[in-house]
Amino acid sequence: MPFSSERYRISSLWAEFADPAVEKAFLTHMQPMWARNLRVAVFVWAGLLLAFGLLDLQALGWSRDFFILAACRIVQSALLFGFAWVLPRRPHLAASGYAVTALEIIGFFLFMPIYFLRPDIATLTIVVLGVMVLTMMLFVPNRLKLNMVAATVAVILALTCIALKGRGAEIVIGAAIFLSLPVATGFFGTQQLAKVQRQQFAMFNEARAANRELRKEMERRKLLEEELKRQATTDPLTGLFNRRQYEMLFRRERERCRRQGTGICVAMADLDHFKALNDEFGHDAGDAALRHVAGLFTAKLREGDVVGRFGGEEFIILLPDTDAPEAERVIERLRGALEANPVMIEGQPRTLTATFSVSAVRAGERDIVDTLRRVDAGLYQGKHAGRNQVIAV
Ligand SMILES: Nc1nc2c(ncn2[C@@H]2O[C@H](COP(=O)(O)OP(=O)(O)OP(=O)(O)O)[C@@H](O)[C@H]2O)c(=O)[nH]1
Repeated sequence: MPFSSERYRISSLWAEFADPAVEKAFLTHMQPMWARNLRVAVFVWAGLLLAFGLLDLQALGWSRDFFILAACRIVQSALLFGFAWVLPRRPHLAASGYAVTALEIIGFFLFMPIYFLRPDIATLTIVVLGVMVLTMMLFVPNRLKLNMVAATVAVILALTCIALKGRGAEIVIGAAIFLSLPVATGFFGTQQLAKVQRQQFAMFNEARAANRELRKEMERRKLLEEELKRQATTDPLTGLFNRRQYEMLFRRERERCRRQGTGICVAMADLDHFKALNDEFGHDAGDAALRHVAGLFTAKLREGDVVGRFGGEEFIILLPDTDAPEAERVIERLRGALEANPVMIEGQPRTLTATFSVSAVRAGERDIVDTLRRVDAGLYQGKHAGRNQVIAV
């Protein structure tokens, strides 16, 4: 299956990733599974070696030749058991492939005496070697290149032994042709397997990367959504609730206070002579003053109170669970706090004052507009009465 990314290109001959870093990642990924499979293969291999020793005994009896062959088998089995013991501790040996290739080559060397000591089964020996090569290539997890090295050594050793044994060139060529069959089958089988394994790895990685991207995109959208929500509900300059959100909050808090039988008050604050400040110091200084007021109001009020910007230099304050006298005290305290905390403009403290109007929400008033009409009238009254004061209406 072709992959979109060049990163996962697999070389057609040796069936390895063209990018060494990807190949390394693949080997690391396969390491645990290969280590487990290799361990099973090694145990089977060692077991079979010992079991075949019984056939030697049957054919040779307790002879010198039998002991030579048995010694070879025991040495090889010991090496294999040792490797099986080491493998769980060093699983990278399975992925790199060099250790297992070395073991295979040692195995083929130790197999050599059989060509000389069991001439009675010379043909069978070649067939067994063919089967060994094929099973080694297909069932012992290894990289194709290294598999081919081990298989080539096996064939060369076998042909050398046959030649040394004095068989004719015809026999040697026949054996070579016969052995090339399992080698070729093993090569193409392993090649296909290696490609499929790598394609699966690439698909797995691409799916994982796509998932990661998707998760990132979802997070980005969530943040965007939150930002949009925030922008829709708050005033960008001060971060306070905007008018629309405020009306919704008013309805919710009003209903809650009604159910709990507590009072709820609404106040408005209108900065005094704000136009003069804007005109004298500029719009940016005016914005800084608005932010200063917003921060101060938020800091000075209780957590349950809600401050909003009503527009321009007007603020609105919702005081849930508060009756009218208490609200008046709170707003008076706020007025004093504003006066006592000047805003810094061009490095100079500049006192800000505001006119406030506060009123308890009345039983029939379901909408904030009804209450605000009264509060607004109070503001007007306060401005005319000289500003910087609280009017309770
Ligand atoms: N910097 C700044 N100025 C604003 C903003 N919104 C409204 N204003 C200004 O606030 C000023 C309000 O002026 P007025 O309504 O005349 O009120 P005032 O000067 O405070 O006078 P009084 O309320 O009668 O004391 C205007 O100059 C507006 O341009 C804003 O977001 N930033």
